[in-house]
Amino acid sequence: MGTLSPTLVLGSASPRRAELLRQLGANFTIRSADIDETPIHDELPRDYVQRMAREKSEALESGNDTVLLTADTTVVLDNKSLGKPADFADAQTMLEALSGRSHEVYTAVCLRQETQCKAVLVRTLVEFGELSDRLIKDYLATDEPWDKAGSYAIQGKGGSFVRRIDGSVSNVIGLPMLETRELLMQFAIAPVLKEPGT
Ligand SMILES: Cc1cn([C@H]2C[C@H](O)[C@@H](COP(=O)(O)OP(=O)(O)OP(=O)(O)O)O2)c(=O)[nH]c1=O
Repeated sequence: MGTLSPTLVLGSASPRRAELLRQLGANFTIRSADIDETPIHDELPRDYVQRMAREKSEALESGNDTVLLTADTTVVLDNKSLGKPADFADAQTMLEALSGRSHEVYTAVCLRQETQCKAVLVRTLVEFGELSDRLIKDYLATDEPWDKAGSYAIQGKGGSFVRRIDGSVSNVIGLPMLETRELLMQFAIAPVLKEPGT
């Protein structure tokens, strides 16, 4: 095709999202948006992540030749969002609550080219085995829990907490790869299929 693809910009400070987008074979630059991530009273977690992905997008400029990708991930237990832990006690409380139970992980992805916006919401169901007090204590001594929703990293040692998973693993890490590839293609960005020089 002779037409030029728009430039992709990842609007995220998350190194995991950058890595997943790289794995898709996409060329992109990175910018990050700093927004107020406070939930609205009684806001459902699935509405919250979608609003966050959209507001991250609105906080950044996107010209006609630019496609901006933003996302937000949250862990949901008993209809409540577990975001990043504020401190040690918060992370401990989250891991104790997740122990031996199933939870959901939602990631909303938003792609925007000027005023044209497309978004997806992806849900993954994750079941944890029992986490002993000792295991939680040892895990809190690692650097994994701190900037992760729900205080664990499925891509790291936290992967050993998972008994069962139903859905996309990359969605839990912060960017659902299949749905992101499909969205990119709707904006004429076809990273995986692109031949060198085309
Ligand atoms: C549950 C889980 C979350 N996470 C990460 C994904 C997200 O980066 C983070 C949730 O925080 P987010 O607020 O979604 O993203 P972020 O603050 O890291 O980046 P930005 O807002 O700039 O886009 O938790 C993992 O890496 N592994 C996991 O297993």
